[in-house]
Amino acid sequence: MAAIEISGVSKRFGDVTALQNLDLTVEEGEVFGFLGPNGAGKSTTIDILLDHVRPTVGSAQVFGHDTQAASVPVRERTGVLPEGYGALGRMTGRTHLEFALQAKRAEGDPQAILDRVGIAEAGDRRVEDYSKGMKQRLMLGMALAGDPDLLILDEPTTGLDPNGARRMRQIVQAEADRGTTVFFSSHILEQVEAVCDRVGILNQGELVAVDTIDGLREAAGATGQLHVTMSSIPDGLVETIEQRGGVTSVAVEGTTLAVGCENAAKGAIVADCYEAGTVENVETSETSLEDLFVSYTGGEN
Ligand SMILES: Nc1ncnc2c1ncn2[C@@H]1O[C@H](COP(=O)(O)OP(=O)(O)OP(=O)(O)O)[C@@H](O)[C@H]1O
Repeated sequence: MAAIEISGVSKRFGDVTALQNLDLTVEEGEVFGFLGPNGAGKSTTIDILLDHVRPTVGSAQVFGHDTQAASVPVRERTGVLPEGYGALGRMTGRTHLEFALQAKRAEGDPQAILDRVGIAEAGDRRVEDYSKGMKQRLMLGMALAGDPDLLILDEPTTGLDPNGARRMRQIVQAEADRGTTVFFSSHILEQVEAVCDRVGILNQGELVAVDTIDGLREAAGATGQLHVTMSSIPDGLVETIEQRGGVTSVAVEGTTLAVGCENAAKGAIVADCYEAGTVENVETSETSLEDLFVSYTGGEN
């Protein structure tokens, strides 16, 4: 059974179309990155999954439960880290976690959660005195309370220092390892690339791509770069490489060949170089997720 199944969802707020005929399936156990420019409709999608917002048309299911007709079982199996700090009150961090556990009707040790999210010493302080990063860590802890089967993280690294961002990644990885489905919206593309199995890119309310990151590279015809440094560049090698399929450019920089090409072509090009002369170094790089994001969303904003 899919963890998330969104079928034909459109959402209009007055004149604004936030989502347009969205179909999306996230399988159980997947770490799915949900990307898109500001205003693309990511938070609206998450709000629909949690029945905070109802679609104008279409429907959504979480673990087979309709999000409108069965919002209680959906929420019982879902841990949410929402955008912003509106979910926080004035009590201590520990009390927030106790309430989060109660809401999930789950056993659990608030101190263990405080330790896990890196605010072990702050449990008895009032949350209104927390820094932004501490609030974000606490909200992650609240999302983890009760070991949810689906973790929805809306911009989870907001306010986190590099240690906090790393801890977030490690927690996502650990949750994925225990079989949790993670639905992760973020603008920090390195984070997404590091943890996600697949990504979906939303643009102006429409899903413009869904695939693995490698799949997106292929579909976009994205090319990578290969740099081969040799003791000297043998005659005829540039021409040989230029004639290979999947090669878009070959430049000579000193004794280094810089080749723009598809990933699939790289092995043959390196073999050409080894056959023609003495190879001293090979470096390869791929189109970044940021470049893909820009190519799928137009990059005008
Ligand atoms: N309650 C609302 N009333 C009116 N318009 C809304 C409401 N909620 C969202 N919108 C509009 O719907 C569109 C999608 O907003 P949404 O918050 O889902 O985008 P987002 O992808 O989460 O953006 P961001 O990356 O900036 O958080 C925007 O044009 C927004 O102004």
